[in-house]
Amino acid sequence: MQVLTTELPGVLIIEPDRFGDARGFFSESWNRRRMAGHGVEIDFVQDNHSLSVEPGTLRGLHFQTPPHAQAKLVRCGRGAFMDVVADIRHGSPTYGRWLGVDLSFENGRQLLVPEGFLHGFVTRQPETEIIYKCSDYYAPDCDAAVRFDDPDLAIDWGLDGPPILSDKDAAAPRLRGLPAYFTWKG
Ligand SMILES: Cc1cn([C@H]2C[C@H](O)[C@@H](COP(=O)(O)OP(=O)(O)O[C@H]3O[C@@H](C)C(=O)[C@@H](O)[C@H]3O)O2)c(=O)[nH]c1=O
Repeated sequence: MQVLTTELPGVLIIEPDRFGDARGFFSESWNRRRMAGHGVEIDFVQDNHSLSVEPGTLRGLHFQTPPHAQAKLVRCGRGAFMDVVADIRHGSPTYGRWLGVDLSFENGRQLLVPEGFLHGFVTRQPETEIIYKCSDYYAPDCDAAVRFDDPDLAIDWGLDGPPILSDKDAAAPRLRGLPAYFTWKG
């Protein structure tokens, strides 16, 4: 397993080993003890799985506010998508910066999204499945979003045309104007 740091402190790219044989492959998609050895000690409590039928489907940018903030460990079950995180930890040296990482069934990569980050993705292939672990339960009262095309974030989603969005995401507010839910702790 490879654990790669990124330019956003706390965001990690994880490349689990795949053991291939005549049947296909085997891979450990989460190993708490091994990740603790890389400084990641998270008690995940909920696993989510979603299917996006059309390429160009965009979900995000989402987060849950405290006291139900979530860290997430994201991977692709089928197809391919670009996973995006954006730092909204006030006082962070990388506040407002975003990162996009290609996750696919083929590359088997995972992205660790810490608390204090917006999260979203855009699918690149039809019938794309995303599977992710969450460190807190779904809390509808704490469910929050920022518009995917917020000019202050200026995320390059690599889209040719308008994405397919939920009504909720199409109406999401800009980052500026939101309370400072998260502060950088160094
Ligand atoms: C997120 C979530 C949704 N739901 C329900 C609420 C709603 O009826 C339906 C669809 O919800 P949404 O439209 O919010 O689903 P979706 O747009 O896929 O939301 C997800 O997007 C990605 C980017 C994330 O990071 C996730 O944390 C989550 O916010 O599922 C749950 O029951 N549990 C959950 O944990």
